Amino acid sequence: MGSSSRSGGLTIRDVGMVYRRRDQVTTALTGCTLDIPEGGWASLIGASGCGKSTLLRILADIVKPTSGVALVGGVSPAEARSARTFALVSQQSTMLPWRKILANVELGLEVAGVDKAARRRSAEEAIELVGLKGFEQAFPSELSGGMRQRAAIARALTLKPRFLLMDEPFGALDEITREKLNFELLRILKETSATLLLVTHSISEAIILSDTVAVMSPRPGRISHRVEIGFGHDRTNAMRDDPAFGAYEAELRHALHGPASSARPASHPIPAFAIH
Ligand SMILES: Nc1ncnc2c1ncn2[C@@H]1O[C@H](COP(=O)(O)OP(=O)(O)OP(=O)(O)O)[C@@H](O)[C@H]1O
Repeated sequence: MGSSSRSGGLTIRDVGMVYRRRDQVTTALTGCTLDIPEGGWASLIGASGCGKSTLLRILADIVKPTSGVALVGGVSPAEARSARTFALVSQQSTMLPWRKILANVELGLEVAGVDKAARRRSAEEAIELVGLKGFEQAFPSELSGGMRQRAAIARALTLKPRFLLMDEPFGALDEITREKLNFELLRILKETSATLLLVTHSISEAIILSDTVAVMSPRPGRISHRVEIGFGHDRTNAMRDDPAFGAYEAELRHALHGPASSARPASHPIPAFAIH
């Protein structure tokens, strides 16, 4: 894990966000504070609509917070965006259907104006890193959903980002593919030393991929709990069998749903986390 936030990790300090659309005002976030040291891995989990994507979009310079400070590597999201220090991968990361995988992976560098030979080299490297070697000349429609997500991750990696901001990147995938990609992502994080901030609805995915899981409470969203995952960075599938894994799961369930969650009778109301 990286050193302190002095070295320029992700900083979210007292961030608030109010969306105004015509006569509708939505307070999406209030007083959110979170520090992720450089090289650290963190996840945001919480009920649907609690503001997880908003927080990520603030860091990715897609929206500006209405109060507070967000820093990426010690600078504002806008400066980080110009310096290309972060990459964003979402559930619907789009692949242009008429371009082959190699050309899709090159896209980020093409937009950034990098010359053809250099972007080809970076794209080939990234494709190898995500395990898609041999599929460079395939069209997106010829790949599985999991392979397309790997291609989206490869495209993000060509930018050699210090920060990977991921919004439900594996949300549309089946459990087996998802778990496989979780461990591939861990390998990539170790190889690239990138800092991760992941939005996920899966408690187990959050534990597998994080040093810190931040739990958000809804309306307006704020960070209500922080659970440190003490597995270090050498992780294998065996971590799931570690009794500590089950203890983290219980702690996070408790933080999300309250004390009665693990033994809730069927007649009890559905917890807010499950309401869409
Ligand atoms: N562009 C927008 N304009 C107005 N309101 C918005 C906008 N984006 C999000 N919101 C509102 O802000 C709140 C937080 O939304 P956000 O997408 O950040 O939540 P989330 O936790 O990521 O949800 P989910 O888990 O369902 O993806 C919601 O009430 C949502 O309706």
